[in-house]
Amino acid sequence: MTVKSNRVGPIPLWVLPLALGIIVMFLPWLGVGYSTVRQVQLALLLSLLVSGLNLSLGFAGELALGQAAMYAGGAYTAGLLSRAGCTDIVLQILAGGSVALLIGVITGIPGLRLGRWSLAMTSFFLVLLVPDILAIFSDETGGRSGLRGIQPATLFGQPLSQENFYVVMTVVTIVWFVVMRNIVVSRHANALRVLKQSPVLSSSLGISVFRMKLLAYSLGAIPAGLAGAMFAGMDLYVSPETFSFALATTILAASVIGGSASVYGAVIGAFLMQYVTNASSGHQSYSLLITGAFLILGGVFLTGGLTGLARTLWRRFAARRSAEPVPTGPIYDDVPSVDGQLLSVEGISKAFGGNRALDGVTFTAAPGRVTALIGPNGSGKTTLLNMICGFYRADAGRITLGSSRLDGLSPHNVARAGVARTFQTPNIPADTTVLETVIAGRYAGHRATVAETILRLPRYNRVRRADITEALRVLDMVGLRYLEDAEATALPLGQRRLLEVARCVIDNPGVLLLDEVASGLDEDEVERLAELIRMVRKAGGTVVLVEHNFDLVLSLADGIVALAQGQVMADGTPEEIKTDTRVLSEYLGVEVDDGAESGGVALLERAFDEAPEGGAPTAVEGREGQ
Ligand SMILES: Nc1ncnc2c1ncn2[C@@H]1O[C@H](COP(=O)(O)OP(=O)(O)OP(=O)(O)O)[C@@H](O)[C@H]1O
Repeated sequence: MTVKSNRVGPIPLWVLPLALGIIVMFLPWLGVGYSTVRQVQLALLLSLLVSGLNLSLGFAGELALGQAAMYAGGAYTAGLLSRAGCTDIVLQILAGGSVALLIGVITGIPGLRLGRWSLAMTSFFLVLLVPDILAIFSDETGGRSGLRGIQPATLFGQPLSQENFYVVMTVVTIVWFVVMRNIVVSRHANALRVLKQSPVLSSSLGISVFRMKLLAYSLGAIPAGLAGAMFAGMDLYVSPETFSFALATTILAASVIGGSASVYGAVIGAFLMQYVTNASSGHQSYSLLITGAFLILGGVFLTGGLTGLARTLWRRFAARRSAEPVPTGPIYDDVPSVDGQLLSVEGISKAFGGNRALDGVTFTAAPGRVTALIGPNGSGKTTLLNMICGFYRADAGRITLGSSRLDGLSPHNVARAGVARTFQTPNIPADTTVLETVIAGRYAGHRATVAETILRLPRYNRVRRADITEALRVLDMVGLRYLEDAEATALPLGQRRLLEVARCVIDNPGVLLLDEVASGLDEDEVERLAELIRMVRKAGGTVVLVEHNFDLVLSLADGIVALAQGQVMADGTPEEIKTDTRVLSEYLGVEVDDGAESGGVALLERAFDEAPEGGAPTAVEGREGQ
């Protein structure tokens, strides 16, 4: 077992920032001057803005620059409420956060629906439009000259002194960061990391790409709204110039320098950028240039920002203190039953332009059996897997799993219907432990809402406990439990392939699709994998094995479907396929005399002897018996 890296001795790491936050809260009483307190206030507001960006950029991998617009939304909401007589700071903050959330949802839906860079573009234009929108409603907002007449804030009917207003600001900031920390160390953040790694992986695990991105972007709007409301109460004047493109770039620079995939990176980056902005305040014309320089420096020299650097150093230190992990070996006996379903593919066709990749393919894969799909390169195996997984729409035919029809479903709904898959190149999120990687396989099937997560309500705790228990069980099964805290992407290929299988089987899939799962493995690893597949079969799983390693196919498969040019050229038992003349001639490129069974097998064996290890067989020259 490696050393857990989220503790300093007996103290959890989160205690340190919390203690620092409490010290910052009492700065005015510690003899710190007004101008410093003002800078701290601005840095706190900036850290809230940056934390929102971190949620979408750092965790969901979606660049969204709209924080400045949501900040404006919060500020004007609080300002207008104040002018209308509602001076209570708590109500203003709640209203500011809600309006910002609304802006996030309204701009996020079209931005995310449109595709790849559209949210970045939508949010960028949103920031540019802020002054114009405010100008349109100038009667209420004061237009370009700003909103005046904001009354000093009150709390439960009592006027707030400057010091007490400062305390409210620090408390709100601390509370938000506790909320954010609870999101970031939860299964939701784990799912966001999956999304950041690859939308295809996300869909294959049943995680809706659109919903997760919208969740991250909308949640990220809330702190901007809180900050806006507090900004209005602090300055009692709101000008459109505050919410400029320069602010958007400052937020981005702070996120990059602090570390966008980090909670506390937002605070570090914000304090640093606030210091830089303040120090360069005498050179307004250079401010964008200075921010740009920080952005480039952070992007080039600090991948993962300052917190990323600190995390790397800490891990090295922790690894040095920890003993080498001890392999426990697989515990193959401990396999609960798997509810495999019948996968039925009927007459599936798919053309890409004029290229018919699949042409009326029909086969079934039954529970408790391994069904292998073989065929030469370009015969349509991967296309068929992608059709089953919902990444391509069929031109004709139907696909069912048990009683559910799969064709026509979106990829994440196909996964939820029970289809689990591995990838030709293992697809594992960065910055994720072995345990978290496996747990991601349970995210879609076992829900706890964001509110339950933030408040750590009983259902969240129940789901979380089950996540860990089940993940340890399947890690035991594949023999990787001793690596549960190791970084998953750092594992060698063989272990990453086992890990993918563990992630697939954790939530009892109806069918398990293994895409060239043995490629690149040595003999021992292939044997271990084969043992694992046999175990899933024995437990009742439905396994579809797309594989070029014919030895493995012959030793594992109960049935083999051979494809050629998008059509099924043979479908039978390994014994039948071994002697099928079409398979021999079209898959192996061998000319075969009719009925020459034993010679066909001899040629087949020769072809596989000559094949590169684990690779597809090459054509064997000459006729049988030569
Ligand atoms: N997205 C696509 N656009 C156009 N053509 C495609 C696409 N995907 C696959 N094809 C074509 O469909 C045919 C089948 O390809 P596919 O990748 O499914 O074969 P395969 O049997 O998996 O090959 P390999 O063993 O090399 O992975 C090929 O002619 C390929 O060029």
